[in-house]
Amino acid sequence: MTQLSAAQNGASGSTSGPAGGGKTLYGGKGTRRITVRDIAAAKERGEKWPMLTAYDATTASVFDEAGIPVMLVGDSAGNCHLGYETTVPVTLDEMTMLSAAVVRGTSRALIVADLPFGSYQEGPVQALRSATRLVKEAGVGAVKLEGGERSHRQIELLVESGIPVMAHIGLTPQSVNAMGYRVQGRGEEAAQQLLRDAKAVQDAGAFAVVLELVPAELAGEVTRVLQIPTVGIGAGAATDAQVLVWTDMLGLTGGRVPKFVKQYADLRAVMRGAAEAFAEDVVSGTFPEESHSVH
Ligand SMILES: Nc1nc(=O)c2c([nH]1)NC[C@@H]1CN(c3ccc(C(=O)N[C@@H](CCC(=O)O)C(=O)O)cc3)CN21
Ligand SMILES: CC(C)C(=O)C(=O)O
Ligand SMILES: [Mg+2]
Repeated sequence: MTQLSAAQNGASGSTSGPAGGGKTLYGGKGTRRITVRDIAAAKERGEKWPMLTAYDATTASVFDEAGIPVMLVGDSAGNCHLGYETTVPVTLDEMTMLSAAVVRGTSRALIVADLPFGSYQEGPVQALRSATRLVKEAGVGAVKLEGGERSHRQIELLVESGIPVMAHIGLTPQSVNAMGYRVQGRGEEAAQQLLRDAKAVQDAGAFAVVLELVPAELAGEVTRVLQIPTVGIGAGAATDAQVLVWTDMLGLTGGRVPKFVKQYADLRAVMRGAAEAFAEDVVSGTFPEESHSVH
């Protein structure tokens, strides 16, 4: 096992004490790998925390330097990194390769990898086989899977087997062909179902749960009722944590982005401008200069 994956599994270094050796998940100065126990402690302190997706080592290393405590190797890599239309075609081989790169690029963040569509729906044994690959081959510290009550047996077996699980309820994009991309939990019946899903994943042993595209008031109610942290995306301000897809947040995603996205930079314009400047320099003979040449 590499040093990195050993640390990711909590097999080396101290696993007690404050998060990453610091006092808080974000802004803590420590360098050891954050664990799911640090995440639980943050909820007890009432501390909010950020999560970003990452799909490659270079980007992940930037977010690690920024102090982002949890990174998700999301199957949004399908549409944000690999050029598919949706997350549905993403394979476990692809997730394993991308997750290994993100683990190699980081030293402090807890790395969570999405189990892709088709890698856990057959049942708990398939889920365990798939999650084991992400833990052993990529070195991630936790996995995420979609579904509430419908996935509780998978969550139970993974947790029993020593693999921390982040659940994901509300809008579950792997089911786009059945449910579309619509707000979930609107109306009394749907709200009760979301609450049942939230309790089911907590009872099954999940260490946190993503709430995607659910009304802010309902996300607040789930957050108050649960002992485990909620991670919101399009779920209002009351959740314990917030997650965004990194290419959306930095203005790199081509085409439409969901309305819950806040854009913190326009990397697409920066990269396009730089590529055009390079091209013009080459065409005009301005690059390379003497200083870029060897003799
Ligand atoms: N680039 C990107 N960002 C994401 O946040 C994201 C992905 N891809 N891929 C995986 C899932 C899919 N997600 C999605 C996809 C579409 C909508 C969407 O169309 N939302 C509508 C609102 C729909 C409604 O009001 O019912 C929107 O306009 O935001 C939302 C989340 C979130 N995830
Ligand atoms: C949107 C987040 C929660 C996700 O599942 C992904 O990026 O794949
Ligand atoms: Mg996902």
